[in-house]
Amino acid sequence: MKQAADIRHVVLAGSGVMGASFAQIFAAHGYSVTLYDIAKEALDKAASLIAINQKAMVDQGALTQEESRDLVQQIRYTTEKEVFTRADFVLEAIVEKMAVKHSFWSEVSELVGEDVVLATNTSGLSISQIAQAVKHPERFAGMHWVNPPHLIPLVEVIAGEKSSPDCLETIRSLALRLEQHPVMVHKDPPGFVLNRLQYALLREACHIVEEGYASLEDVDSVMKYGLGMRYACLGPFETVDFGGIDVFYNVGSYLFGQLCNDTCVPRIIQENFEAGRLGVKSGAGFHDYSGDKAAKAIAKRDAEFLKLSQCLFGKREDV
Ligand SMILES: NC(=O)C1=CN([C@@H]2O[C@H](COP(=O)(O)OP(=O)(O)OC[C@H]3O[C@@H](n4cnc5c(N)ncnc54)[C@H](O)[C@@H]3O)[C@@H](O)[C@H]2O)C=CC1
Ligand SMILES: O=C(O)[C@@H](O)C(=O)[C@H](O)[C@@H](O)CO
Repeated sequence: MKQAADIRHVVLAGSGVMGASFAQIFAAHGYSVTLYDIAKEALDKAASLIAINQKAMVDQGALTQEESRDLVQQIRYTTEKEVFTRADFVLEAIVEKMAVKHSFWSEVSELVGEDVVLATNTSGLSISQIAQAVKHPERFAGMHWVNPPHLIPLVEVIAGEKSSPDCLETIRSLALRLEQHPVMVHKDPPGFVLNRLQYALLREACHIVEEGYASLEDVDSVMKYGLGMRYACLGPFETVDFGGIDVFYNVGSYLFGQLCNDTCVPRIIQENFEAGRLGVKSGAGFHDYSGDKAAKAIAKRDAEFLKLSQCLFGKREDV
């Protein structure tokens, strides 16, 4: 099975929000990169998203104009599946639908070399279940990044029931070579670790807004100026240690029973979804991204993440 040191040519499947960022990360670290998608227009959209990201990096001084130009030239785009026959590593970031991932992997795992490690960026679908469509499933695992992956370093390396230790180690050490922060997730419950935490919080955030406890804007502020600041430096268990386990025990004794425990998608998310308000990608979501607001919002987000990343982790050479 290929080790991280053997990987040169990476094929990234799915040129959407995540795939476009992955292309920049791998290219910035010297890999030969091909972005594959079924839709030519998706590849064209990825190229323009990469241009926005790269302009933000150059504006922030993270890259020179020449470095950015060289990086962009390393990325190729194709709708031809034949590219998988030449892959040393495949990272899949196609649509989050089990049937589509099954169809993709049953075809692609026949095309790639038998020693090629395969990874999926699924947000929370069962790795073991996706692996049912993969030839040689021992070389398949989850490699779950956080959006935007070119700025947030966490990568969950998730073991499916058949993922071999060598496969997990290849993915872990590849993440380190990409200057990411891999964490090992030993089982593949829905949502793994990050999304279980994120969606528990998101459920409560929606509940707070739906019940009229606070506005959507102020709930965002509670995260940005309160919990998010603290969680950027201390994890939940470190936070409890600093606050006092006795205090958290006492508060928890009356509060855990009061939190939202709904099992359906929150109403305000469902309403936006059904109205086609998908967020930045559609020009509107909880906030407005019409006209040039989307590009400005991405640039503002990237600038703030970059400043925070440099404060917390030092100046990263790759972004
Ligand atoms: N958007 C996010 O914040 C994050 C998403 N993810 C996961 O990453 C994956 C991709 O998510 P996004 O990039 O947001 O999706 P997206 O919708 O932006 O892009 C998906 C891309 O896959 C392409 N595609 C669909 N079916 C395909 C197929 N059979 N073969 C090749 N290409 C195909 C589409 O044309 C599209 O360009 C999903 O599994 C998602 O759950 C993981 C972490 C964060
Ligand atoms: O939040 C992230 O970037 C990841 O944890 C995800 O998987 C996605 O956000 C997903 O939850 C929905 O886009």
